[in-house]
Amino acid sequence: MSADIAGRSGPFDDLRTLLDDLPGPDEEARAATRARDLSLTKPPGSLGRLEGIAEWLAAWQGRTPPRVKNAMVAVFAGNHGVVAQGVAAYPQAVTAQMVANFQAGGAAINQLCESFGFGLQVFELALEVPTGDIAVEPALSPRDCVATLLYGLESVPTDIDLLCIGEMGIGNTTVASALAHGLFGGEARDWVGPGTGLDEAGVAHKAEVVAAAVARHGPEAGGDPFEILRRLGGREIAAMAGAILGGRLKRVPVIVDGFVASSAAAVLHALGPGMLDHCLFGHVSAEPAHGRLLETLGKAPLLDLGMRLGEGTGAALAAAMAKAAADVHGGMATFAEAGVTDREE
Ligand SMILES: Cc1cc2ncn([C@H]3O[C@H](COP(=O)(O)O)[C@@H](O)[C@H]3O)c2cc1C
Ligand SMILES: O=C(O)c1cccnc1
Repeated sequence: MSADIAGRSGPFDDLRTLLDDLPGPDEEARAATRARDLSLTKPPGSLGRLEGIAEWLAAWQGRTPPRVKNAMVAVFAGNHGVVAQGVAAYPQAVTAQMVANFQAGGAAINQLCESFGFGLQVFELALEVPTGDIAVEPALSPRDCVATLLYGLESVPTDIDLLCIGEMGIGNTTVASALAHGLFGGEARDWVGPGTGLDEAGVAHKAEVVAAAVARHGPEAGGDPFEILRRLGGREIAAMAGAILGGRLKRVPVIVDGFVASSAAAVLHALGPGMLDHCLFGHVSAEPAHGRLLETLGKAPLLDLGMRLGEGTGAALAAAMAKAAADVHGGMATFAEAGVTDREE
């Protein structure tokens, strides 16, 4: 294990070393895609954000033209000790019941994957062993946190061309709020919301729980994003952070889902600049803190559909747009091919 800046060695050192040497974008592929875009039978810029998405896909896939033929939605599921504080509208048993529903094909994310022809993989993370209640103890041991980050990293196949990051875990909007508050400060009440349907009093109580958790763990975490993840996060959050990193290492562009998935991405953002350059944020969730979190990350969401489900549903919808961007870019004729007169220089 390598030593950190302070000269100590710690559980996250190998991961930190990995972060020092991440692959960057393929600028040649990006430039070739831009050049081809300018030759296509349309006024430059007329496909708006689709043009930038085609370039982003090319840069992070390292290929031109970019391609979305084998997209995968990964749903990571975990359970949270903090539900003991009465912060979730539904009982904890719903996490495992929804995993069974994913496996039976009955959830919203199943229908979107079916509709768009995307693969769906559900990763169930020790649901019978909820993480520690962050109000009173760290969520994860150092060993569990590192192992779960690596599990997420390794869950990314090398033969996919786009990865959507989603989650299932009753209580995880509380954990996402605690992470955002722990990473970026501000007031707890600005990072919480109703989740699956708390009323006003429920949201106020959730803010108190989040404030208490961050007050307890913040000082001990000492500003280290990995330690904040370990103390205030959860298994599916750690696995999502690992999978986002796995996408970067395996040249698979990543689309992040809503508030909860974005809180996992936020851990990487806090670790250093450019860590999320290979990520597109699929939508802005109706969970009120998501807009604030995206602003903090400097990311503009693709869609705003008033959704607040999770499961990767917002990411899958955005992936359909990304597939459209790649198909349009790859399939259109150039001015020369179609015999259409281009504008004079
Ligand atoms: C039936 C059902 C299906 C879901 N699918 C995703 N979530 C979403 O809601 C949960 C987070 O909200 P909270 O923090 O308020 O518990 C997560 O499981 C998330 O994926 C669901 C929630 C329920 C009840
Ligand atoms: O935006 C999300 O990710 C979200 C919002 C509410 C419930 N579950 C997830």
